[in-house]
Amino acid sequence: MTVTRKRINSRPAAVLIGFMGAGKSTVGRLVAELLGVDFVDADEQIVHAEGRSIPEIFTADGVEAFRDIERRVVLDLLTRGGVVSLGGGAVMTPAVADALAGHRVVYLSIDPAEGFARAKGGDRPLLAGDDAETRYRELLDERHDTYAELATVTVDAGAGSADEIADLVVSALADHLIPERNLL
Ligand SMILES: Nc1ncnc2c1ncn2[C@@H]1O[C@H](COP(=O)(O)OP(=O)(O)O)[C@@H](O)[C@H]1O
Ligand SMILES: O=C(O)C1=C[C@@H](OP(=O)(O)O)[C@@H](O)[C@H](O)C1
Ligand SMILES: [Mg+2]
Repeated sequence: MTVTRKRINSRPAAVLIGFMGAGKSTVGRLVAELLGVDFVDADEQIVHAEGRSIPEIFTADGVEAFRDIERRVVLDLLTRGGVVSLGGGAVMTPAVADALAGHRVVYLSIDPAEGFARAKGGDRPLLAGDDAETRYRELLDERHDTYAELATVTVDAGAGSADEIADLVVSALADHLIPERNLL
């Protein structure tokens, strides 16, 4: 029994990826509640570990330093259980993308208009300043293929309320798990 428990706890039930505003942090928490497991948001872990906000880290140390911290935090979270939501740019770090192999990766996709409407006005340093919507669209274009390639399942995060998207995620994970179960 001990061996079984250790195996189950050695990776997350699901890892949520996708662009800013898709709802990873919000929906990830709801998915964890539905599954009855812990929830961890990578950005919250970074803030906790650093004792600084994300904008403070970007301003003081720059984006590369943020990515270094993020890589360390995410690689650690991938060795634990629960549902894990990543920040939108984490998968652009090659070591993070590589480490996602073999995990249940849920891509919350979002169209740019809806995603920007959700993300604007928050504390995301990459969307600070003028012309945030253009930057949002350009970055989403740059990243979309990476999200899609890494995904085990993709869920349209614009298709309903956060609770409805969480239900869709759990259904998509269940569909994905049925073939896994048949292999046992
Ligand atoms: N399905 C949804 N419908 C409407 N608003 C949503 C939905 N999912 C998330 N939101 C809202 O969008 C904003 C961004 O959500 P958040 O979870 O922070 O996204 P992410 O972590 O992907 O950047 C929040 O205000 C959140 O309440
Ligand atoms: O896309 C990005 O590069 C970022 C996304 C943010 O997280 P969310 O995707 O949860 O907004 C946060 O990690 C940081 O502002 C950088
Ligand atoms: Mg988030």
